[in-house]
Amino acid sequence: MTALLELDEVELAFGGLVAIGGLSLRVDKGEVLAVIGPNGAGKTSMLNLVTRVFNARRGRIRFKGQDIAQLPRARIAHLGIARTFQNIELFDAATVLDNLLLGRHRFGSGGWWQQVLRTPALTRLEESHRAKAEEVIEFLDLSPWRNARVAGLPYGVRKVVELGRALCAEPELLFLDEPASGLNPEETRDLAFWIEDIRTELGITVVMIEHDMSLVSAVADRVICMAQGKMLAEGTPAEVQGHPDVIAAYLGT
Ligand SMILES: Nc1ncnc2c1ncn2[C@@H]1O[C@H](COP(=O)(O)OP(=O)(O)OP(=O)(O)O)[C@@H](O)[C@H]1O
Repeated sequence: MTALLELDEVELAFGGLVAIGGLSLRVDKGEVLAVIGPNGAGKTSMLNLVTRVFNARRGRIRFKGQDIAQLPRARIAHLGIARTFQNIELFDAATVLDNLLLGRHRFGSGGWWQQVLRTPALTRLEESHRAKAEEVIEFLDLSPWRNARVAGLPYGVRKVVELGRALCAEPELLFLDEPASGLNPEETRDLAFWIEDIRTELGITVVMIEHDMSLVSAVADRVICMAQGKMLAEGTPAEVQGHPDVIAAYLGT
């Protein structure tokens, strides 16, 4: 297996609070990795470290062998890393299609001169953005909502739109932060199929922070359990779920 992402002895602190202490992990190309753990374990902080929302106090973060721990945040999408958020972050006043097109920003929107002159190159670029957005609409069954404003959509559909925006960025590595939270069982089952298709059809590696063990068991190849900023256990969904330290962490003992 080739490592796509590697964290090596990474540490993150907020003042005196050590949110992540000496965490090492690797994400292999082509896998679906689930990260579980009780509230406050440091799961979202780990994702925010990789996407450069937070600065690591110590340690190395490598993506495809390149150290990214000091890169500007804006460079992360360009490298091929995309994410969704625990609390959906979309432009409510814009349509589904326009939100998806925002996911294309890493591929550019032409220079100002192209915008003024409406050059053929700009037209081709806009057409390619539109084609990818339409492909994602098709892939995620979003066509009934293509031109609807996001503000009026049911919660479950908004979550799918956010997933769609991340896919429009054509990432190699996709982080999903609690993708099943707030979804009903049917929506969660659909999500499981999409995650499987994202891996097999689109060839995207997925890291999913999730509490819903039915989803984790359905899609994850490997599970990591974090607690108090450290890795507690690693293995298959069944192994990790049955691990005595994991059970103790969830029971707070
Ligand atoms: N911006 C911040 N400022 C200060 N402390 C923070 C910040 N973000 C997270 N923390 C703290 O870091 C620790 C880890 O939080 P984090 O959100 O990463 O946990 P989590 O495992 O994602 O939890 P949950 O499952 O509840 O989302 C917690 O103690 C949290 O209060």
